[in-house]
This record gives sequence, structure tokens and C-alpha cells, in this order.
Amino acid sequence: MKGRGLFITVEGGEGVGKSTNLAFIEDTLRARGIDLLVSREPGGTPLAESIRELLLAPREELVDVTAELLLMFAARSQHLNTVILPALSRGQWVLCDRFTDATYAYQCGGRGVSTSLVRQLEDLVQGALRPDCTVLLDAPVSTGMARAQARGDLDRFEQEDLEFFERVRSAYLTMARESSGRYRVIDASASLEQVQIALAQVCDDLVACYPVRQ
Ligand SMILES: Nc1ncnc2c1ncn2[C@@H]1O[C@H](COP(=O)(O)OP(=O)(O)O)[C@@H](O)[C@H]1O
Ligand SMILES: Cc1cn([C@H]2C[C@H](O)[C@@H](COP(=O)(O)OP(=O)(O)O)O2)c(=O)[nH]c1=O
Repeated sequence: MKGRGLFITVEGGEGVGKSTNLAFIEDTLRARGIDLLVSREPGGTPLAESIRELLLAPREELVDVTAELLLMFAARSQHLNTVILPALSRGQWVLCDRFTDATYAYQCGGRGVSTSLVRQLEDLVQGALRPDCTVLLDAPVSTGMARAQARGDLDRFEQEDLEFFERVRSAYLTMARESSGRYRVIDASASLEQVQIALAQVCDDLVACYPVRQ
């Protein structure tokens, strides 16, 4: 009988190399024999992906912050209950591109939503579930923005200003300090090679600490 799988999340601001490095973490864990499910937020199920499209589309209408917050948690509830929790209980590890820390960073840090409100929604939607490990790819905002802009069309979040992303970054760094046992902070302004050496070490540590139970 397999035990519960590990829940790993990857976080960071725009253009920090999250997609590139998520694929690297996935390959590294699979190469070490881990049965892995990879997903993302907002998204990860057909309904949650539809909510993602609503959230990311640039629009003329000003989006109310509470509406944005509730849509994030609506997508999360669907994703968690139909994809993440079943996988974890099958013994699979789950690697998720963003999770609730993104809500603390973007909606609380970026938009000024109260953390106590997010904590209530987190408890409501997730019960006791929290990630076992969170990899934070951290880089100066200017570095990430330059990489994101070079990529082309900007979504509704990417269109925010530098101050917004400074607040997002600082919210992430505060969480990393306050939950240092769960966080692994990687300097994403280093070369891709150096970033991936650090990530390979994180993967090795996770595999060593949580041996796969057969
Ligand atoms: N450490 C790095 N150094 C230099 N360029 C990088 C690094 N990490 C990612 N990149 C490049 O930056 C761009 C954005 O990376 P991407 O993985 O799409 O970022 P994100 O998913 O965080 O927006 C890509 O062109 C990628 O090759
Ligand atoms: C999960 C989540 C994402 N977001 C935002 C952050 C991103 O700008 C956007 C989509 O996430 P993502 O696909 O990670 O975008 P990118 O690759 O451009 O960084 O959603 C929130 O504002 N709150 C949340 O809870």
C-alpha cells in the first residue's frame, strides 16, 4: 500500500523562468523514479482552465478584487478535489505551477486583499492541506519583466506596473522567511545552468527525505 504523495509547488513573479524550470524539475523527479502528476493554477481541469481564461483575459471592465479572489479559489476547489487530492491519495507526487501562495502574493501583496480573508478561504477550500515543499524562483522584477515582455502578448496580470510586481516579490520573500521549513528559495537571476544545479539539489533532497513507498 502506497502512502500519500508529496505536494510540491513552484512559485515566482513574471518571467523568472518558471515554465522552463518546472519542466526541468519534472524531468529530474521522473528520472529518479517518482510517479508524478504535473498541473497548474489557475487551471488543471476543464472547468478550472475555463476560469483561468476568464481571469487572464485583458478586458476594458475593471475586475473587482473580490471577484478575482473568489474565481481563483473556485478554480482551486475544483482542481484540488478532482485532480490533486485523488493523485496524492493514490501515492503520486503532485508538482503544481503555482498554488495558494500566489494568492497571498498577487491578491494580498499585489492588490491589497487582507491576508485573514485569504486564510479563511484557504481553510474553507483546502482544509488542512498545504504544500510539502514550495520552490520560489526569485529574481529582481526588472529581470523577469524583460524576459516576459520579450515573449510577446501580455495577459491581464502581466500588464500590471513595476510597483505591483515589487509588492508581489516582497510578499513571496516574506512568506519564504516565515515558512522557511517549507520554502526553497532559488536565485533565478543566475544562469539557467546554475539555477538547475540548485533545483537538482532540491529534487535530490526531496527524494532522500521522502523515499518512495511501494
Ligand atoms: N536563469 C535564466 N537565465 C536566463 N534566461 C532565462 C533563465 N530562465 C529562463 N530564461 C529565459 O527567460 C524566458 C522566460 O522563461 P519562462 O520559463 O517562460 O518564464 P516564466 O514561465 O516564469 O514566465 C525564456 O526565454 C527562458 O529561456
Ligand atoms: C494561482 C494564482 C495565479 N495568479 C496569477 C499569477 C499569474 O500572473 C497568472 C497566471 O499564472 P501563470 O500561468 O503562472 O503565469 P506566468 O507564466 O505568466 O507567470 O495568475 C494570481 O494572481 N493568483 C493566484 O492564486
